[in-house]
Formats: sequence, C-alpha cells, structure tokens
Amino acid sequence: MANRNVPISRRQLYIGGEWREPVKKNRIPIINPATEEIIGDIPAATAEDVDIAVEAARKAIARDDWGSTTGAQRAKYLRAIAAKVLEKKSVLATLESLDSGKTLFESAADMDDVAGCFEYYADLAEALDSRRKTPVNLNSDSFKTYVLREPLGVVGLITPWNYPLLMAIWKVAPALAAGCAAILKPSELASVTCLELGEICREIGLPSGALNILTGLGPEAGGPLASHPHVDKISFTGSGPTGSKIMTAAAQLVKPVSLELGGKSPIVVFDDIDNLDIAAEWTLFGIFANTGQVCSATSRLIVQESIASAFLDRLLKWTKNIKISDPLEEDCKLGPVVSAGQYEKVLKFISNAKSEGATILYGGKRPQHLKKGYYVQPTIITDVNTSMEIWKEEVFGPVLCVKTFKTEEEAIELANDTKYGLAAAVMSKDVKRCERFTKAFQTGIIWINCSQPTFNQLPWGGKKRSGFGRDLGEWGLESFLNIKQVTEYTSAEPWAFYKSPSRN
Ligand SMILES: NC(=O)C1=CN([C@@H]2O[C@H](COP(=O)(O)OP(=O)(O)OC[C@H]3O[C@@H](n4cnc5c(N)ncnc54)[C@H](O)[C@@H]3O)[C@@H](O)[C@H]2O)C=CC1
Ligand SMILES: C[N+](C)(C)CCCC(=O)O
Ligand code: NA
Repeated sequence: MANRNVPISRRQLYIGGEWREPVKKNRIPIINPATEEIIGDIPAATAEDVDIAVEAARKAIARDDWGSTTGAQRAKYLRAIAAKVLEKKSVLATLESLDSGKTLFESAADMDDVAGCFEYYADLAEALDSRRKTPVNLNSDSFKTYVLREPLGVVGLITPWNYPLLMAIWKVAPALAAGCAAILKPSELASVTCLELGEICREIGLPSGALNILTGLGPEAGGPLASHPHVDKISFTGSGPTGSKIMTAAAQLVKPVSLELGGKSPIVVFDDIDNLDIAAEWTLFGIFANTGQVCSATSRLIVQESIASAFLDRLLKWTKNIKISDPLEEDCKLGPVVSAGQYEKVLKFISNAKSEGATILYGGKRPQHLKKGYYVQPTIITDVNTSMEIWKEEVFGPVLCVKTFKTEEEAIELANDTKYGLAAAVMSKDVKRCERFTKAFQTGIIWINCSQPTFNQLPWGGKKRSGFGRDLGEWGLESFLNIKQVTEYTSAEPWAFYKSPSRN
C-alpha cells in the first residue's frame, strides 16, 4: 500500500499570488472516503474573499507582467507548471486518492493528464501569437480590416469532485493560455490537489493574480463568483441543478456561461462483435472506472437480444474479478464513492430500482469485507423499463442498467431516450452501422468500439440537458477568447453621406 502518511498541508486561499486567510476564517473538514476520517481542513471562502480575488485578477490583467504577455511567454509558465506537476506526481496522486477515494492508479494517470493538458495548451498559446491578428480582405479601397483574438478577461471556473485536479485544469490551462485571469472554485468535497496547484504557481513564479484559488461551499463561494459584475464568464462542470442556478445568476448580467452537466450515456452492443470479452471490458470500464463517478459514464447498456444472456454472463465474470479495496492498495480497481451523501444517494437509486420492479443481477450493497468507508459493490441491474428512475436519472456511482433490443431502429430509439446528450458508444464491426449511429446519437461525444478514451485535442461537451460549450481542443481555448473586429477607413476622400455645409 502506498504511504497514507503523506502530509496534507494546511493551506489558505490562494489570492494575488499569496496564501490568504478567508475573511470570515471558516474552514471545512477534509474527509477520506475510504476511512471516513477527518484528515485535515480547507479554507472556506465567502463573498468577501470573492471580491478580493476578482480585484486581484483584474489587477493582473491591467499589469504588463500578465496583461501584456505574448502566448509564447504564457506557454513558458504553463510548461513550468506541467514540469512541477510531474515532479510532484507521486505526492499529488496520493493526495488525490486520500481526498476523493479514487484508486491510486487512476490518480496517477490523472496527474499525467494534468501535465499533458498544460503542455497541450502551452503549444496552443504559442500558436495563438500568429493567429492573434487575422486580416480580413474586403476587396475595398476604402477600408482595412482585421480580427483580433484577445483574452476574454476575468473568468470564474467552478469545478466538481470526480476528477478534482483534472477537471479544474481542463479550464485553468486554456484560460491561462488565452491570457485571462482566472478564479478557480473547486468542489468542497475534494479541493486538496487544487490548493497544491496554488503552491506550484507560487513556486514557478506565475504572475500574481493570474490564477486565484478559492475553496469553499457552492452557494457561499461559487454563488458570488457566478453573480459578480466583474467576472466576464463562468465555465462550470457539475450537476444539472447547480448548472441551472449558475446560468440563472449569470443571466442577470448577461454573463456568458459554459456548462458541462453530466449524463446518462448509452453503450449499444450488437451481436456481430467478434470478441465478447473485449466488449465486456469496455462496458465495465465505461461504468466502473472512477467508481462510476464520471459525467460521460456509459451507464445504460443496450444489448442485442440474441447475445444478451451470453454477454451478461461474460460481464458478470469480469465484474466479479474487480478488486475493491482501499484506493491506495496495489491493484485496487474500485474505491469508495466520494462522500457519505453520495453513498446514500447511490444506495437509494438501487433500492428505488428494486421497488420499481427491476432485478439486481449483481452487487447492490456494501462489499462485506469493507466495514468502513463509502464503498458500493459494482452493480448490474436488469428487467429495467424506460419509465424507471434508474433508466432516466444520473446515478454517478458504479451502477449499470441493462435493456435489450431486437432491431437497429429500436436501439437508436432507446439510446436517445434521455434528457441528456453528453456521450454515446456503439460496439459493432459493421462500419456502415457505426456511421448510422454516429449520425443518430444526439450527443457531443461518440465512441465506436470503446468507451471513455479522452484526448486533449478533441472537444468535450454535450447537448440537450448535458449543457453547452466545449472544453479541450482548440474549442476550449476559443471559449476564453474575445473576438474583436477592427475596421479602419483608409480613403482620403470624404464619406459624403451628408451634404457638406461648406458647399452651401
Ligand atoms: N457532470 C459532472 O461531472 C458531475 C455531476 N455531479 C452530479 O451532481 C450530484 C451532486 O454533486 P455535487 O458535488 O453537489 O455537485 P454540484 O454540481 O453541486 O457541484 C459542482 C460545483 O459547483 C459548486 N456549486 C454548488 N452550488 C453552487 C451554487 N449555487 N453556485 C455556484 N456554485 C455552486 C460546488 O461547490 C462545486 O464546486 C452528484 O451526485 C452527481 O450526480 C457531480 C459532480 C460532477
Ligand atoms: C473521460 N474521463 C474519464 C477522462 C474524464 C471524464 C470527465 C468528466 O467526468 O467530466
Ligand atoms: Na474528501
């Protein structure tokens, strides 16, 4: 087992390049979901601290050392942060696991992805210098025009607990690459690694105020950020109800928002697949990775009737083989869910499914060998109908529900039978069929013969109630840029719209 005695530093808010005690001095306990123990505390920001952080961000933009940087200069900061993340990878990964319950293997992979995301946006920041000013030819002798890509300004980044540092970095890296000044508000359930990012920024000498980190409760710290008149945009990842509140607050000031709100994504498995084991493993990975706490989790298995029983049989064999343990143990593949609240919520979804008439084919309980911690067995639910809660609502836990289909049309209808539209997967060796599904799925992300692989270069986001806007790729950068057109009259001739008074 990895060292659980990695010290958790007692941090303050990171504002204007310094550690600063919250004005009201409140703190929130850090709970390790594997042991239910309090292992430290984080500062709790309120509206007063938000005001101070917004002021620090505005100053950073007004100062040359941040506001007048080139993309190439900002790329140097991003690369320095990436290098520090890799240098501290083992400590950061352990902290992520202690705080969120994520398996150490996944935490370590997240830290690689965090560094990779900073490096990717460093490249894009450099490339931005040549794209900063784009001439637009009007075929006119009288006008010279161009378009500028400029930083949007002060941006608020409100992020969830399922990938505590990675989800923050999907927004922090492009915001800094663009030249914005950012205020990050991570989830109160898992903020430790985001505070460590503050220390990294201090160590590499990121200009003060370019990134500010405010930990705290949603309504107390996130709310004032969303409604702050000097915050130019909010980029949010989290639950639908909170996304809706943030959009409502932002709407009062016509503040743009970008919302990434999770889903109830389908994985459709056809009987023409060559290898049941390969499909079974992707199905497992799609719902049990990160203990199912993934916005894009493929939580609805839609399997062709002709192979349903063979496929479920194989799925069960793979599921029984998953090691459930303390996330720091070697080879752990399923840790606890993040909090007591999430644990209760997941178990309630399972008991509601049972009382609505579904069958718990596997799991559904706390694993017997674990007496403490917020553990839930990997769970597979069958005999599901489309009016059941388990078919419709996002569980955000290790719970897969299963329906069978006969025809392709039926599969498409079932796949799109959801208010969400984040991701969808299809498993089939028929290329034409995969193309038909790619067109038919009402989502922003399509996986063919896999589920969940994610790349920095590709846009990430959904439609319908999964939200709008895109993280990652060039789209993630555009989301933090203001597009400014410049039109210059270059003719020596008068405009001659009005009759000139001099000729009267
Ligand atoms: N789509 C996704 O990636 C995620 C979905 N969820 C879903 O949401 C459920 C609830 O989890 P929560 O942690 O409560 O998610 P949440 O959506 O409430 O929290 C996400 C972030 O929003 C902040 N927040 C909460 N209320 C706010 C407000 N009024 N104004 C501004 N910011 C606010 C939180 O502090 C956190 O930083 C989960 O059970 C899960 O089903 C949770 C996390 C991530
Ligand atoms: C695809 N994955 C698992 C790397 C990240 C999913 C991000 C999310 O839950 O929002
Ligand atoms: Na925690």
